[in-house]
Amino acid sequence: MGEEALPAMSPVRPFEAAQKTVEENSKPLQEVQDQTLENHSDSSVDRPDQDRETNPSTDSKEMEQELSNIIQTLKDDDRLIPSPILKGISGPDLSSALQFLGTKYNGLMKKHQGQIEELEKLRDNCEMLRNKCLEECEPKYETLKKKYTEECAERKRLYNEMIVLKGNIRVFCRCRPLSLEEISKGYSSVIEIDPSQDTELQIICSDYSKKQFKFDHIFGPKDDQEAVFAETLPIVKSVLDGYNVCIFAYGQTGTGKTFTMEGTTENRGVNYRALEELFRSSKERSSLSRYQFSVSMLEVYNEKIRDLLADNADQHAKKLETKQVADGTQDVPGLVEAQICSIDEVWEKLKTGARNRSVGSTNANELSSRSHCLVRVTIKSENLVSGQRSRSHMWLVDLAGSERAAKIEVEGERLKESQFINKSLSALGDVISALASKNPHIPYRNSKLTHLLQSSLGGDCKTLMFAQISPSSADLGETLCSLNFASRVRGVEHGPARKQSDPAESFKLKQMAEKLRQEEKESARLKESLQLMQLKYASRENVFKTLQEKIRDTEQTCRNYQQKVRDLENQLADERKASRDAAKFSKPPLAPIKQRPPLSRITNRLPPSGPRKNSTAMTVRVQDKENVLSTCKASGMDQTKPLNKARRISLAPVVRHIPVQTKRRASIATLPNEAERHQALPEARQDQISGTIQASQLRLPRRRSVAAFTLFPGTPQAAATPEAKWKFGGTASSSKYASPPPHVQALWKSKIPTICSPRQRLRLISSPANPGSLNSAQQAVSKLCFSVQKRVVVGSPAQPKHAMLPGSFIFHQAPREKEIVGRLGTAQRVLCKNRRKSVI
Ligand SMILES: Nc1ncnc2c1ncn2[C@@H]1O[C@H](COP(=O)(O)OP(=O)(O)OP(=O)(O)O)[C@@H](O)[C@H]1O
Repeated sequence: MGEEALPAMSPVRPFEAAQKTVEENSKPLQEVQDQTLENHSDSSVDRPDQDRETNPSTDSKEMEQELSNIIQTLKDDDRLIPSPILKGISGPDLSSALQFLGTKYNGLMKKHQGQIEELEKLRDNCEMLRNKCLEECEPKYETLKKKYTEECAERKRLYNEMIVLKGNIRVFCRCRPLSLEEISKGYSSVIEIDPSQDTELQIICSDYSKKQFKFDHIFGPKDDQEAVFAETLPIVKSVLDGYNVCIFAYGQTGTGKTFTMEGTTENRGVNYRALEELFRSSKERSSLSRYQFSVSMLEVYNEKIRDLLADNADQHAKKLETKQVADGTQDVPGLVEAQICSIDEVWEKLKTGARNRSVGSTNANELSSRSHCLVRVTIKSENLVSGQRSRSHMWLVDLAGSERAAKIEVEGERLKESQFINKSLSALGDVISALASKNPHIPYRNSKLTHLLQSSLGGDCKTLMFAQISPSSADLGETLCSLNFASRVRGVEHGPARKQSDPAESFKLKQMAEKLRQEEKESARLKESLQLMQLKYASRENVFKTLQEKIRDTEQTCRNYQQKVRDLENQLADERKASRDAAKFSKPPLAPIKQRPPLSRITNRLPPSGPRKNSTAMTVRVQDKENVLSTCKASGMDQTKPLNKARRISLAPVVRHIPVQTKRRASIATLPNEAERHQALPEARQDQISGTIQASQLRLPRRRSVAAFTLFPGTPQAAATPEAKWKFGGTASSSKYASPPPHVQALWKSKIPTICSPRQRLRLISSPANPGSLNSAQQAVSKLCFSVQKRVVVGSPAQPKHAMLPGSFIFHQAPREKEIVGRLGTAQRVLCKNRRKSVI
């Protein structure tokens, strides 16, 4: 602002508060201004008037002084008056100017604040709109992105299909122009190319005949590098899709192999253009995929691999070999792999490698390539959408010249080089021939070159060959050789190309597959053992079922026996009752036996039906038996012999006889008392019985008398059980009272543990066929005794539970024997008592 622009200055009171403002730097200018104006109105306007009235001259001076001080302070402080023009204003003009500026500043500030507010509003609106757009467009964007991804995949697929249809191995033929030297020498062109037919080529042979060759594309002398690369591009792009690619130039020396592959600075070759295209395409696809490029450069010279990117110092120390790595592909461990991020870096690397390459002068080419030069570009890609990773190689090969050694007239080192070159080219031809004839063995290892290119010459890669030819008539022979070779290569039918995966990924997948295989094995093993266990379980289940059935059968059998025992017990209880009744109404002894009439005559009451009838019959028989015994005794017969007689006396009649005693006093009275019975028995037997009784009486508690007959000799149980043997001593078996006949005993013994039907046993005993069979009375006695024995042995419902083994239904032997002995004693006592009574 200029000094002249300032408005007319009016005398104002000094800014007393300005000094304070200087101190309070943090206060805004507006506040300072307001404060200044306030002070001006309060003190500088009112008070001075009053002061002026009182002492005008003194006040004026003081005020001037004060004003000058303030102005000086303001001038000194650059923050308050930054403008040098304002600083130049002196006196009251300065304060007016400041006031004017302050007002203007405030206006501007207000305006500025308004603008800021408007901008804020606009910004909010923008934000709102943006959010709205995002909300609306986000799904659309996602859909479009998805569609784009799908379209890309489809493009890749179609693109690949197109390449496959064109052929995974493609052969282009390129003919260079005649060089000036050749023209000067008068050589003519032997190549005829029809511009309308870019796949056919005719060679004019020396006899003026024409030979036709067909290739995927023919480039004439006029076709430039760009045209060549335009046809190469589709195969180059396949690398980005994850396919292995090999591009090589084949031909005799000086036909333009290096020119096609490397080119010159003005005419870049396939190598440069291919890498340029890779970088360009990777940038295009950067939203979908991320790529990483690295480049290696090597040469095969005299069947040795040389790293062209390594330092010269390292060259000799290194011995590079082709080796198969984990993923099954070929690699050269120790080969320099330079990461590249731009085409400039690539060009630098290519130049470095080219400088290190082995060249030599031949008469065919001044700087002839004496080795195969290979550039390997490794592309690692990661699909950002699907996360899929892949690694692929692109080989760019400039082969050494294929001319015959004789033609170029070399010798010494050059000759050796040529031999190695031809050998490796021959190996390349063999590999291609083997591929063409679908030979199962492909001789990749016959040369370093084919071994290196193994992964890129098989059926799962895309190969492009440039067959470089010279148009000169001087090179006709070599040209025909090259064209024949190229035709052979073109005949190779490859299978569909396969996408190359990242080795790390492949390794991971292999590991997973291996793990899966192991788990499957483990699962199969477990399944087998499970089946085995199931079989075992099934067989055990069968065994268990069989056992359960057996247990059920056994239980049923047991229940049957128990029922029978209960029946017998009831029967016995009836008999006991009858016995007691008989004992109650016992009569005095009858007359002597000789004076007694037959029992049937004196009986005034018929026995009850069933058992009673038997009892009666039995009584008679017993009488007979007693008589027989007496008769035997009287006649002095050996009483130890007849076993049946002893039984008749000692056992059966007692119980069965008692119920009818009341009706047949005479016959009952003839029963021998204890002493008589003892007399009737052999002494040894008497001792045994009395001893047994005494022992049982002494040792065992009183029991029911029902079982007292169990151990009487002659009964099956008594003879067979160990109890009997114990009671009757070791001679029991030989005693006439001790045991039944041996055959019966054997039969009992075999049946004792599982007592079969009592009827059967009885039938056995009383069988007529049995020489020792009993008479009817004996049978009745035996039946009764055996019933009782069986009840005792088998058990009855009244048996204590502890007498049985739990769950097995097998009786415990010891309590059973004790009970038997106890019952024996009791029975004997009852017998004796009843007999005494009856005698009395
Ligand atoms: N298509 C072309 N257009 C123009 N000049 C070419 C063409 N092809 C080759 N030449 C020239 O021919 C000469 C020999 O080419 P180049 O060195 O590439 O042959 P080469 O096959 O690589 O030989 P060598 O096998 O001995 O290395 C070079 O000077 C090159 O510029």
